[in-house]
Amino acid sequence: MNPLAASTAAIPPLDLTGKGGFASLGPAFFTALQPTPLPQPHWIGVSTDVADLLALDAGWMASDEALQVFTGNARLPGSTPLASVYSGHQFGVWAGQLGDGRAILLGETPGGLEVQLKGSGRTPYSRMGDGRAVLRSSIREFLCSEAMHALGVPTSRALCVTGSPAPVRREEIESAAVVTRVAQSFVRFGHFEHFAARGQVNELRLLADYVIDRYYPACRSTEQPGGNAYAALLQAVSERTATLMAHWQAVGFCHGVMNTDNMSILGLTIDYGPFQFLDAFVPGHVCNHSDTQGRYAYNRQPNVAYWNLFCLAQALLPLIGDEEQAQAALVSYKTVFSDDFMARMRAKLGLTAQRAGDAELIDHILLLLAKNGVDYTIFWRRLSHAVAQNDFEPVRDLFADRAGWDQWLLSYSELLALTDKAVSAHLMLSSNPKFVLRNHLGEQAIRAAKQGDFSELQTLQRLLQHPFDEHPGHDAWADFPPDWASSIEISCSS
Ligand SMILES: Nc1ncnc2c1ncn2[C@@H]1O[C@H](COP(=O)(O)OP(=O)(O)OP(=O)(O)O)[C@@H](O)[C@H]1O
Ligand SMILES: [Mg+2]
Repeated sequence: MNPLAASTAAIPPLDLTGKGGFASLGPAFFTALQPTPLPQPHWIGVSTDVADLLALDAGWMASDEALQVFTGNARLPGSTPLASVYSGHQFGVWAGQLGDGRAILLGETPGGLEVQLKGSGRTPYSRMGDGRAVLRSSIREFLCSEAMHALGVPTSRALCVTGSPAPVRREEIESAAVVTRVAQSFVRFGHFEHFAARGQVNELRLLADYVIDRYYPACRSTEQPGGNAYAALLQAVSERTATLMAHWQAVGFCHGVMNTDNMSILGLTIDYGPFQFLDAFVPGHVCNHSDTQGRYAYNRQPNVAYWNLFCLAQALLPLIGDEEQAQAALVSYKTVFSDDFMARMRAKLGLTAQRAGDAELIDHILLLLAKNGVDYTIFWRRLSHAVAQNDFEPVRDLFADRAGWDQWLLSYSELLALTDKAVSAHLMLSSNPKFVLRNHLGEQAIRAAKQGDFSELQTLQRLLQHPFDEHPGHDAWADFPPDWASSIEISCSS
């Protein structure tokens, strides 16, 4: 027998034997179970970047075994699949127990990455749901996770999507799909709220200690607020969340369902449902058709995140022990958000230093963009080229209110004159993406994929992987949305 062959066979293709991960918390936190198989699976999309991150062999990734594993039809050696329990506030109202109703954690790599299937069948937390995800929403989650990563926004990643002809009932009959997601942790605010609501303080402490030890070890330092590690945790989560909000607002991303069960304890973007990148800059834009009150409108996101942090603070209160300390932990949210947002906007404007007048300039341009209904992504990209080429006419063309634009350009030019043009242009072209996952682009990829044509999905994936590059010949993907784009209705149904 060839000894080499024997040793390679012993190495699992995806090593999920990581120890001390979520499964080590014990049965109060999850139910161990297997995914429910789906018939006749096929590949929809794969991210080679994430495959590399997981050190997956390209040959294995292309194999039928991988297809079966990531559809939930075959077991990986060493994996201990589980669905976790959490609760949460949905649309501002306490919703009680939720949990992974259609997500199953396969396990964790020795490097500390959790690998999770979404859409892999019912769990004890499915409530009325079928445990499935449809092809349309799975493609959106897959593409957007990777697009956000390429934009530099903290996010869960997506390794792949597989599809199956199995019918899934939504407004109409659709087909099933499974997304394989990857993150350091899928723990949500809602996990803490769950144990707090039940008065299970021991479990609450176990969870908080687990999160601190693994992800926020600096919170153990006595320098932290009042020497209270749990208050320090709250502050650290609050600041990461503030940074995430600054990213979202600057890039024009609407999440759509900012329920506390969709808020990551690591400040990652998780749960890509009815999200949308803004087309025209409409500050009050609501991307989720089910959000009739506009609770999660684009311009409300930073405040909603703050509200959600109050829910987390409430949940951590039994551990923090003192209401004042809990409140103090949230104080830095506003300055972290606004400092980070301003820094991002300055970079979008090519301003390399902080100067008096920045804030006014930024407020003013956002007001003009809103008044003129200017396309958000196109504006920033054109402005970047305008600075590079010293020709602002193509930007001016975007505004009905030419006088308003001219006036703004005057003040902008004064600040720009203080910087090196080449440096500004470079900064702008690497801060203002040419390509974002607009709704209509996702829709086109989905329509083609439903017909078995994955070329559009692959093109889009390639462009979104390098959103700051020019990609000659692909200007159509960076163009204004077609008229029909505004009629796309994305709801919670997924
Ligand atoms: N089809 C379904 N079957 C079972 N449970 C579901 C289904 N759709 C949603 N849920 C559950 O309803 C709750 C809220 O759903 P939400 O849309 O926020 O999450 P999700 O998209 O399913 O998953 P995630 O947050 O993990 O990305 C969660 O507990 C979720 O597991
Ligand atoms: Mg969710």
